Amino acid sequence: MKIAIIGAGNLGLAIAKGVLHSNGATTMYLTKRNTTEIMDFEKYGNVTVTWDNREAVKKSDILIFAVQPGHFSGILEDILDLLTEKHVIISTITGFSISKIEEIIGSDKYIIRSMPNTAISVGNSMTCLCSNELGEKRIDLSKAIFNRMGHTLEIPEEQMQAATVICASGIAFWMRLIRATTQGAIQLGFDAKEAQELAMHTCNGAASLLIESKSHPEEEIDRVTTPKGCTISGLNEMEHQGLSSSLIRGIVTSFEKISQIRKG
Ligand SMILES: NC(=O)C1=CN([C@@H]2O[C@H](COP(=O)(O)OP(=O)(O)OC[C@H]3O[C@@H](n4cnc5c(N)ncnc54)[C@H](OP(=O)(O)O)[C@@H]3O)[C@@H](O)[C@H]2O)C=CC1
Ligand SMILES: O=C(O)[C@@H]1CCC=N1
Repeated sequence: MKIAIIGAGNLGLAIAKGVLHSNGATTMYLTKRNTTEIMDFEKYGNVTVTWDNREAVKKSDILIFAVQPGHFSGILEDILDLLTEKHVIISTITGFSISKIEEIIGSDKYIIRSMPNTAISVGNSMTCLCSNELGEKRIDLSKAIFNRMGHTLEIPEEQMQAATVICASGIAFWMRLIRATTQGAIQLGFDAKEAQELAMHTCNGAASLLIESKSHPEEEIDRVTTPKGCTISGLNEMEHQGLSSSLIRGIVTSFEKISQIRKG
Protein backbone atom coordinates (compact mmCIF):
# COMPACT_ATOMS: atom_id res chain seq x y z
CA MET A 1 0.00 0.00 0.00
CA LYS A 2 1.49 3.35 -1.07
CA ILE A 3 -0.13 6.04 1.07
CA ALA A 4 0.18 9.84 0.92
CA ILE A 5 -1.12 12.00 3.74
CA ILE A 6 -1.63 15.48 2.33
CA GLY A 7 -1.68 17.84 5.30
CA ALA A 8 0.38 16.32 8.10
CA GLY A 9 -1.10 18.38 10.93
CA ASN A 10 -2.95 17.15 14.01
CA LEU A 11 -5.17 14.62 12.28
CA GLY A 12 -2.76 13.82 9.44
CA LEU A 13 0.03 12.91 11.87
CA ALA A 14 -2.38 10.88 14.02
CA ILE A 15 -3.24 8.87 10.89
CA ALA A 16 0.47 8.56 10.05
CA LYS A 17 1.19 7.14 13.52
CA GLY A 18 -1.73 4.72 13.17
CA VAL A 19 -0.47 3.54 9.79
CA LEU A 20 3.04 3.07 11.18
CA HIS A 21 1.80 1.16 14.27
CA SER A 22 -0.25 -1.16 12.09
CA ASN A 23 2.48 -1.62 9.47
CA GLY A 24 -0.19 -0.45 7.05
CA ALA A 25 1.98 1.00 4.28
CA THR A 26 4.87 -0.03 2.09
CA THR A 27 5.63 3.64 1.48
CA MET A 28 4.14 6.74 3.08
CA TYR A 29 4.46 10.38 2.00
CA LEU A 30 3.70 13.10 4.56
CA THR A 31 3.19 16.60 3.20
CA LYS A 32 2.86 20.09 4.66
CA ARG A 33 4.27 23.46 3.62
CA ASN A 34 6.57 23.82 6.61
CA THR A 35 8.14 20.38 7.09
CA THR A 36 10.76 21.22 9.72
CA GLU A 37 8.89 19.94 12.75
CA ILE A 38 7.95 16.59 11.19
CA MET A 39 11.28 15.63 9.58
CA ASP A 40 11.72 13.09 12.43
CA PHE A 41 9.24 10.82 10.66
CA GLU A 42 11.91 10.07 8.07
CA LYS A 43 13.59 7.87 10.71
CA TYR A 44 11.05 5.31 9.54
CA GLY A 45 12.70 4.04 6.36
CA ASN A 46 9.47 3.93 4.36
CA VAL A 47 8.41 7.53 5.15
CA THR A 48 9.17 10.58 2.98
CA VAL A 49 8.42 14.06 4.32
CA THR A 50 7.96 16.78 1.71
CA TRP A 51 6.20 20.07 0.92
CA ASP A 52 5.61 18.76 -2.62
CA ASN A 53 2.06 17.43 -2.90
CA ARG A 54 2.55 16.61 -6.59
CA GLU A 55 5.49 14.30 -5.86
CA ALA A 56 3.47 12.58 -3.10
CA VAL A 57 0.52 12.05 -5.44
CA LYS A 58 2.70 10.64 -8.25
CA LYS A 59 4.37 8.14 -5.90
CA SER A 60 1.24 6.98 -4.04
CA ASP A 61 -2.03 5.13 -4.65
CA ILE A 62 -4.05 6.04 -1.55
CA LEU A 63 -4.31 9.80 -1.04
CA ILE A 64 -5.56 10.85 2.39
CA PHE A 65 -6.35 14.57 2.59
CA ALA A 66 -6.21 16.15 6.07
CA VAL A 67 -5.91 19.88 5.40
CA GLN A 68 -8.20 22.58 6.74
CA PRO A 69 -11.41 23.05 4.72
CA GLY A 70 -10.29 26.41 3.24
CA HIS A 71 -7.16 24.84 1.71
CA PHE A 72 -8.72 21.77 0.13
CA SER A 73 -10.02 23.16 -3.21
CA GLY A 74 -6.71 24.78 -4.13
CA ILE A 75 -4.75 21.61 -3.36
CA LEU A 76 -7.12 19.46 -5.42
CA GLU A 77 -6.82 21.87 -8.37
CA ASP A 78 -3.06 21.72 -8.08
CA ILE A 79 -2.82 17.92 -8.28
CA LEU A 80 -5.79 17.32 -10.58
CA ASP A 81 -3.76 16.56 -13.74
CA LEU A 82 -1.84 13.82 -11.88
CA LEU A 83 -4.87 11.80 -10.79
CA THR A 84 -5.19 8.43 -12.50
CA GLU A 85 -7.35 5.35 -12.07
CA LYS A 86 -4.84 3.92 -9.54
CA HIS A 87 -5.70 6.66 -7.03
CA VAL A 88 -8.20 6.38 -4.20
CA ILE A 89 -8.97 9.86 -2.87
CA ILE A 90 -9.86 9.80 0.82
CA SER A 91 -11.01 13.10 2.31
CA THR A 92 -11.20 13.74 6.05
CA ILE A 93 -12.23 17.35 5.50
CA THR A 94 -15.12 18.56 7.65
CA GLY A 95 -18.16 19.85 5.78
CA PHE A 96 -16.70 19.31 2.30
CA SER A 97 -19.25 17.28 0.32
CA ILE A 98 -18.51 14.61 -2.25
CA SER A 99 -20.33 16.66 -4.91
CA LYS A 100 -18.02 19.60 -4.18
CA ILE A 101 -14.99 17.30 -4.60
CA GLU A 102 -16.46 15.95 -7.84
CA GLU A 103 -16.97 19.50 -9.14
CA ILE A 104 -13.19 19.96 -8.90
CA ILE A 105 -11.77 16.55 -9.89
CA GLY A 106 -14.71 14.92 -11.69
CA SER A 107 -16.97 12.00 -10.80
CA ASP A 108 -14.74 9.51 -12.66
CA LYS A 109 -12.46 9.14 -9.60
CA TYR A 110 -12.65 6.86 -6.59
CA ILE A 111 -13.71 9.29 -3.87
CA ILE A 112 -14.16 8.31 -0.23
CA ARG A 113 -15.24 10.67 2.55
CA SER A 114 -13.99 9.52 5.93
CA MET A 115 -14.34 10.82 9.45
CA PRO A 116 -11.70 9.33 11.76
CA ASN A 117 -10.61 10.74 15.10
CA THR A 118 -7.22 11.32 16.70
CA ALA A 119 -7.38 7.97 18.54
CA ILE A 120 -6.36 6.57 15.16
CA SER A 121 -2.78 7.22 16.33
CA VAL A 122 -3.17 4.39 18.87
CA GLY A 123 -5.22 2.14 16.58
CA ASN A 124 -8.56 2.92 18.23
CA SER A 125 -10.44 5.36 15.99
CA MET A 126 -14.16 5.23 15.33
CA THR A 127 -14.14 6.04 11.61
CA CYS A 128 -17.27 6.67 9.50
CA LEU A 129 -17.06 6.32 5.73
CA CYS A 130 -19.08 6.99 2.59
CA SER A 131 -18.21 7.24 -1.10
CA ASN A 132 -19.22 8.55 -4.51
CA GLU A 133 -20.76 6.10 -6.96
CA LEU A 134 -17.45 4.92 -8.43
CA GLY A 135 -15.85 4.91 -4.97
CA GLU A 136 -18.22 2.10 -3.92
CA LYS A 137 -15.71 -0.15 -5.69
CA ARG A 138 -13.03 0.96 -3.21
CA ILE A 139 -15.12 1.21 -0.03
CA ASP A 140 -14.06 -2.27 1.15
CA LEU A 141 -10.41 -1.40 0.61
CA SER A 142 -10.91 1.85 2.52
CA LYS A 143 -12.68 0.03 5.36
CA ALA A 144 -9.79 -2.44 5.49
CA ILE A 145 -7.30 0.43 5.81
CA PHE A 146 -9.22 2.07 8.68
CA ASN A 147 -10.14 -1.24 10.35
CA ARG A 148 -6.44 -1.78 10.98
CA MET A 149 -6.60 1.41 13.07
CA GLY A 150 -9.88 0.94 14.92
CA HIS A 151 -13.53 0.41 14.06
CA THR A 152 -15.42 1.54 10.93
CA LEU A 153 -19.03 2.19 9.98
CA GLU A 154 -20.29 2.93 6.46
CA ILE A 155 -22.96 5.63 6.61
CA PRO A 156 -24.98 7.75 4.14
CA GLU A 157 -23.25 11.03 3.34
CA GLU A 158 -26.15 13.00 4.95
CA GLN A 159 -24.99 11.64 8.33
CA MET A 160 -21.35 12.72 7.92
CA GLN A 161 -21.91 16.06 9.69
CA ALA A 162 -23.38 14.29 12.71
CA ALA A 163 -20.60 11.67 12.66
CA THR A 164 -18.03 14.48 12.73
CA VAL A 165 -19.45 15.78 15.99
CA ILE A 166 -19.97 12.43 17.70
CA CYS A 167 -16.76 10.70 16.60
CA ALA A 168 -14.18 13.38 15.79
CA SER A 169 -15.16 16.22 18.15
CA GLY A 170 -16.24 13.46 20.53
CA ILE A 171 -12.63 12.86 21.52
CA ALA A 172 -12.50 16.39 22.98
CA PHE A 173 -15.84 15.95 24.74
CA TRP A 174 -14.74 12.69 26.41
CA MET A 175 -11.39 14.22 27.33
CA ARG A 176 -13.16 17.02 29.17
CA LEU A 177 -15.33 14.50 31.04
CA ILE A 178 -12.25 12.51 32.02
CA ARG A 179 -10.50 15.71 33.10
CA ALA A 180 -13.47 16.83 35.22
CA THR A 181 -13.59 13.39 36.86
CA THR A 182 -9.86 13.70 37.55
CA GLN A 183 -10.40 17.10 39.20
CA GLY A 184 -13.10 15.55 41.38
CA ALA A 185 -10.75 12.72 42.37
CA ILE A 186 -8.04 15.23 43.31
CA GLN A 187 -10.52 17.08 45.51
CA LEU A 188 -11.28 13.76 47.22
CA GLY A 189 -7.61 13.24 48.02
CA PHE A 190 -5.85 11.44 45.16
CA ASP A 191 -2.74 12.96 43.69
CA ALA A 192 -3.04 14.19 40.11
CA LYS A 193 -1.39 11.19 38.48
CA GLU A 194 -3.42 8.62 40.39
CA ALA A 195 -6.59 10.65 39.85
CA GLN A 196 -6.16 10.56 36.07
CA GLU A 197 -5.32 6.84 36.19
CA LEU A 198 -8.57 6.15 38.04
CA ALA A 199 -10.60 8.36 35.70
CA MET A 200 -9.30 7.06 32.38
CA HIS A 201 -9.33 3.36 33.27
CA THR A 202 -12.85 3.65 34.67
CA CYS A 203 -13.93 5.37 31.44
CA ASN A 204 -12.26 2.60 29.43
CA GLY A 205 -14.04 -0.02 31.57
CA ALA A 206 -17.44 1.62 31.02
CA ALA A 207 -16.97 1.64 27.23
CA SER A 208 -15.67 -1.96 27.27
CA LEU A 209 -18.75 -3.11 29.22
CA LEU A 210 -21.02 -1.76 26.49
CA ILE A 211 -18.88 -2.99 23.61
CA GLU A 212 -18.38 -6.50 24.96
CA SER A 213 -21.70 -7.19 26.67
CA LYS A 214 -23.72 -5.19 24.07
CA SER A 215 -25.87 -3.92 26.93
CA HIS A 216 -27.63 -0.53 27.26
CA PRO A 217 -26.01 2.17 29.43
CA GLU A 218 -29.07 2.33 31.70
CA GLU A 219 -28.82 -1.44 32.40
CA GLU A 220 -25.22 -0.93 33.51
CA ILE A 221 -26.22 2.11 35.57
CA ASP A 222 -28.92 0.01 37.30
CA ARG A 223 -26.21 -2.49 38.29
CA VAL A 224 -24.16 0.24 39.99
CA THR A 225 -26.85 2.29 41.71
CA THR A 226 -27.43 0.58 45.04
CA PRO A 227 -30.81 1.72 46.50
CA LYS A 228 -30.31 4.71 48.81
CA GLY A 229 -26.62 4.50 47.87
CA CYS A 230 -24.00 7.05 46.95
CA THR A 231 -24.09 6.51 43.15
CA ILE A 232 -27.72 7.46 42.63
CA SER A 233 -27.29 10.48 44.91
CA GLY A 234 -24.36 11.73 42.84
CA LEU A 235 -25.95 10.87 39.50
CA ASN A 236 -29.22 12.62 40.32
CA GLU A 237 -27.33 15.73 41.46
CA MET A 238 -25.39 15.73 38.14
CA GLU A 239 -28.68 15.55 36.26
CA HIS A 240 -30.23 18.34 38.38
CA GLN A 241 -27.21 20.40 37.27
CA GLY A 242 -27.91 19.50 33.64
CA LEU A 243 -25.24 16.91 32.77
CA SER A 244 -27.12 15.11 29.96
CA SER A 245 -28.77 18.32 28.80
CA SER A 246 -25.49 20.22 28.51
CA LEU A 247 -23.87 17.37 26.58
CA ILE A 248 -26.76 17.20 24.12
CA ARG A 249 -26.79 20.98 23.70
CA GLY A 250 -23.03 21.00 23.07
CA ILE A 251 -23.38 18.27 20.47
CA VAL A 252 -26.14 20.18 18.66
CA THR A 253 -24.11 23.43 18.78
CA SER A 254 -21.10 21.68 17.20
CA PHE A 255 -23.39 20.20 14.54
CA GLU A 256 -24.80 23.63 13.68
CA LYS A 257 -21.29 25.11 13.47
CA ILE A 258 -20.39 22.65 10.69
CA SER A 259 -23.18 24.11 8.54
CA GLN A 260 -21.43 27.50 8.85
CA ILE A 261 -18.07 25.90 7.93
CA ARG A 262 -19.75 24.35 4.86
CA LYS A 263 -20.94 27.77 3.72
CA GLY A 264 -17.32 28.92 3.94
N1 LIG B 1 -8.16 17.38 14.30
C1 LIG B 1 -9.08 16.41 14.32
O1 LIG B 1 -9.26 15.71 15.32
C2 LIG B 1 -9.91 16.15 13.10
C3 LIG B 1 -9.83 16.94 11.97
N2 LIG B 1 -10.59 16.66 10.88
C4 LIG B 1 -10.42 17.44 9.67
O2 LIG B 1 -9.08 17.25 9.23
C5 LIG B 1 -8.59 18.43 8.64
C6 LIG B 1 -7.30 18.84 9.32
O3 LIG B 1 -7.58 19.21 10.65
P1 LIG B 1 -6.40 19.41 11.69
O4 LIG B 1 -5.44 18.28 11.56
O5 LIG B 1 -7.03 19.67 12.98
O6 LIG B 1 -5.73 20.74 11.13
P2 LIG B 1 -4.20 21.17 11.19
O7 LIG B 1 -4.17 22.63 10.92
O8 LIG B 1 -3.54 20.65 12.42
O9 LIG B 1 -3.54 20.39 9.95
C7 LIG B 1 -3.62 20.81 8.64
C8 LIG B 1 -2.25 20.69 8.03
O10 LIG B 1 -2.33 21.00 6.65
C9 LIG B 1 -1.08 21.56 6.29
N3 LIG B 1 -1.23 22.29 5.03
C10 LIG B 1 -1.76 23.51 4.81
N4 LIG B 1 -1.67 23.82 3.49
C11 LIG B 1 -1.09 22.75 2.89
C12 LIG B 1 -0.72 22.47 1.54
N5 LIG B 1 -0.91 23.35 0.55
N6 LIG B 1 -0.16 21.26 1.27
C13 LIG B 1 0.06 20.37 2.25
N7 LIG B 1 -0.25 20.59 3.55
C14 LIG B 1 -0.81 21.77 3.85
C15 LIG B 1 -0.70 22.46 7.46
O11 LIG B 1 0.71 22.59 7.61
P3 LIG B 1 1.51 23.81 6.92
O12 LIG B 1 0.84 25.06 7.34
O13 LIG B 1 2.93 23.65 7.37
O14 LIG B 1 1.37 23.56 5.45
C16 LIG B 1 -1.24 21.65 8.65
O15 LIG B 1 -0.21 20.90 9.27
C17 LIG B 1 -9.69 19.48 8.75
O16 LIG B 1 -10.37 19.55 7.52
C18 LIG B 1 -10.57 18.94 9.86
O17 LIG B 1 -11.90 19.32 9.67
C19 LIG B 1 -11.45 15.60 10.85
C20 LIG B 1 -11.56 14.79 11.94
C21 LIG B 1 -10.83 15.01 13.16
O1 LIG C 1 -12.98 21.04 15.25
C1 LIG C 1 -13.03 20.78 14.04
O2 LIG C 1 -13.59 21.57 13.25
C2 LIG C 1 -12.43 19.50 13.49
C3 LIG C 1 -13.49 18.58 12.96
C4 LIG C 1 -13.73 17.56 14.01
C5 LIG C 1 -12.54 17.66 14.86
N1 LIG C 1 -11.84 18.72 14.55
